[in-house]
Amino acid sequence: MNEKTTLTQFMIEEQRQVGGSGDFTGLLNDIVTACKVIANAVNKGALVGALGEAGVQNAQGETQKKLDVIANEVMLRSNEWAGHLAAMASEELEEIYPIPARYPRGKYLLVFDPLDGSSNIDVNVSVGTIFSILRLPPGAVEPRLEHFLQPGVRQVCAGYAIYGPATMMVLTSGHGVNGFTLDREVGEFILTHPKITIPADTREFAINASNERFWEPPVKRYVDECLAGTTGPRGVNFNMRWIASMVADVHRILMRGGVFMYPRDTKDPSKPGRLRLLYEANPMAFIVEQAGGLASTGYERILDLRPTELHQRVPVILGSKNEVARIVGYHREPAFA
Ligand SMILES: O=P(O)(O)OC[C@H]1O[C@](O)(COP(=O)(O)O)[C@@H](O)[C@@H]1O
Ligand SMILES: [Mg+2]
Ligand SMILES: [Mg+2]
Repeated sequence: MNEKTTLTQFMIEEQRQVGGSGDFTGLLNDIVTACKVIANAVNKGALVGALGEAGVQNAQGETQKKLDVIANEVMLRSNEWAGHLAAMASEELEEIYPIPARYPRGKYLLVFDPLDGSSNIDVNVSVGTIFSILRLPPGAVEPRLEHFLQPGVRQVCAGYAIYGPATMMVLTSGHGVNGFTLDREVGEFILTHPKITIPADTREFAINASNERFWEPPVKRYVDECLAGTTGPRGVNFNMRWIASMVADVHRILMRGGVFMYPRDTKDPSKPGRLRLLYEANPMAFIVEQAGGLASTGYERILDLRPTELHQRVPVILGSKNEVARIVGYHREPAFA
């Protein structure tokens, strides 16, 4: 395909190659439409009264921003009517959302973080939407919570939209990763970043350093070695970035390499990590692996984890292959584990 390929053309071409009913293409199309609507709200910001807090908390006790609520509504309304889905689940909903009886039901499940990086909304820094598509297990009639608790290796597709200086959509359905940029005048996403690959080596890492005193020894060792630069065992200087929007941090890694860590720490022992497995860690791990990188908790491959809860949190270490392998290696060394 050439550089003028639209996302719609790309999806239809992929569907031709794998066959199928067109259900998946239809679903992806609805997700893309939802992301265009969210991009518009994010872009208009204060002009349409979309900034600030909504005055309510979500199921996880986090204060919702108005745009969290708007983006969640847009995702639900855009994806519930067409008959592709059996149910959805969202960061902003405590329970799963079975497709209402007034609409036909389909064979897919959709999980999403409608707006990732909420703390950045009001300060005009990039935010995004992350999603993951699963199949309803064969034989299942009424969608239930346990149907969503599939390991990440079973994802049919994962992607994110990033609402930055340009709005982009980055997707994988298991055959590599492709990036599309929204041409606002045409109203279409155009394939601008075909076959994205993450460089295996990097000199850049991303971590919220304010949590340093809570880190486990392997993570502390890795970061200390990076900070020591030419005076330490690595013998080279490293650079650090932390945007506090996972979409933006992961996007940077897809564009030029790097390591992103929100590791296990001792800050709140009831939480094994900050990020959520089903709609943050799994889709990003699928994308990163498809781009040639690695994604681990430090102890296990993220995509192999068996989810036990809808809003389960996990440690996340992902990005350039050789650096993530090094960090995982540190977790295995008895002196540092
Ligand atoms: O505020 P911190 O500790 O730096 O955490 C930032 C992380 O939290 C998140 O914002 C969590 O996502 P939500 O905004 O969807 O809750 C990630 O995007 C980001 O990597
Ligand atoms: Mg998030
Ligand atoms: Mg969110």
